[in-house]
Amino acid sequence: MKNISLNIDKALGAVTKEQVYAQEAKANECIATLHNGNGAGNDFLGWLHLPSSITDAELTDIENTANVLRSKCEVVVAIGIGGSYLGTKAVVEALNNSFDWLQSDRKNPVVLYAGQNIGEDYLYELCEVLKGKQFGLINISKSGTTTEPALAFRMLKKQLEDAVGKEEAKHRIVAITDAKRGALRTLADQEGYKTFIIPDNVGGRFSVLTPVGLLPIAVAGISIRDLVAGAVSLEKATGIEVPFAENLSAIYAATRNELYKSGKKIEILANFHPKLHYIGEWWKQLYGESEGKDGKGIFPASVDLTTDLHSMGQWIQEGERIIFETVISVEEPTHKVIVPTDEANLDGLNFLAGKRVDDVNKMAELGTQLAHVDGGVPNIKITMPEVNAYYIGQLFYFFEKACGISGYMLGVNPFDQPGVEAYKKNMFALLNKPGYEKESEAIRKKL
Ligand SMILES: O=P(O)(O)OC[C@H]1O[C@H](O)[C@H](O)[C@@H](O)[C@@H]1O
Repeated sequence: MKNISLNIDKALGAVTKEQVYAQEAKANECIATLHNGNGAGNDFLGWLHLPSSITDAELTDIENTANVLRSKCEVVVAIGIGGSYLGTKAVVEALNNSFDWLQSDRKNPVVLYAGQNIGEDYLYELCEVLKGKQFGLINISKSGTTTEPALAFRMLKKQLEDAVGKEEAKHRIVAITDAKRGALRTLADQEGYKTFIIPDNVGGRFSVLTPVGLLPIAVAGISIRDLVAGAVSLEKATGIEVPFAENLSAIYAATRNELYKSGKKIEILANFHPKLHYIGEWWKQLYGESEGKDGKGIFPASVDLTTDLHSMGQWIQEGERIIFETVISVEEPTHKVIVPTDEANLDGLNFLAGKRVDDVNKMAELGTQLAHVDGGVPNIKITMPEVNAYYIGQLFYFFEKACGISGYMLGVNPFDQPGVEAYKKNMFALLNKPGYEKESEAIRKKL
């Protein structure tokens, strides 16, 4: 098996290699703080050795539960938001057929999502589409109290019970939540659902390799063993004993922090492989919630290329020079498509005939990198040999480890997210939630 790799050569210019490598001692200190568990947020370090500590029995339990849902359901709705949703969606979108819902000879249930928004039309249309279908629910919430998924579950649970009866519904609902706390724990225990636990010391955005991600990913028919194996290999490759120069996560963390200090306030994660769109969404939560605090932090953005070169390309090339780009480059696509010859050649594309579509894409990628670097956008490149579960597992752990190191280098607690509560407090006050009387009164004065 190959490994994902990192190349910072084209990021050098705004910062020098010496500047990045001068961060070696600091990075090593941050790695030691993570491994010794003596830094800020040290009660949320469960992700650090998570891949290597997942047991065969745990994977089998998840696979068996997935198989029950797979045998009973055409559609499984994964209910969750943030870290309880993005990792699953990233893997399923990357590995499923791009036109999955149109495939007639299906081997796997369709995985749909709910509770990741409060869109009334979204919920209406979801409930409509589920009518007459055999469906199941995986309700995922670390805290067990998040409004969006709770609201969606309330509706979908009722619909499922009305369709198949309360008893059968119990066999089609799985809850993934805290071991003891939260409304979802109480509900699951009372109803007698099969449950999986999200460890206390694993925060939502680091939870993709717990049952939070593993169960719905297994339901989609994707090998969770390969995903975990990939993560295990990167856990080893970024371990405390690995020298700085060989530790991808440390180099990435040091480079992005040096770029930040040089005035590059926005990092754009780019892909040239449309199926990686949600890897970008997952990454944005990981870095946004981990670093955006205390008035600091790189703003994580993402683009799909070449698609967005026709919309955001102008800004990236010539807008304010406060950005750098991190490109996820896929070495080898899964399929081969050759550009055909056309006798009339009215589109003038015969010069491409006989080439693979990926040859064109790769030259677009290289041309973009050179243009952006020329335009003052430093470029970090992460290469994935191919898009499969193993390399996605590597990518997840690579980014998680780098995020922990990077947050400590920045001087923040990378494992909390106090700012997320502000909107919730206002929303509850505006909705007159019991217990929010004072806040309701105060907020009305601002309207
Ligand atoms: O899994 P839950 O507890 O429902 O949380 C879901 C998400 O929402 C919260 O507000 C946090 O900001 C996220 O870090 C979390 O992933």
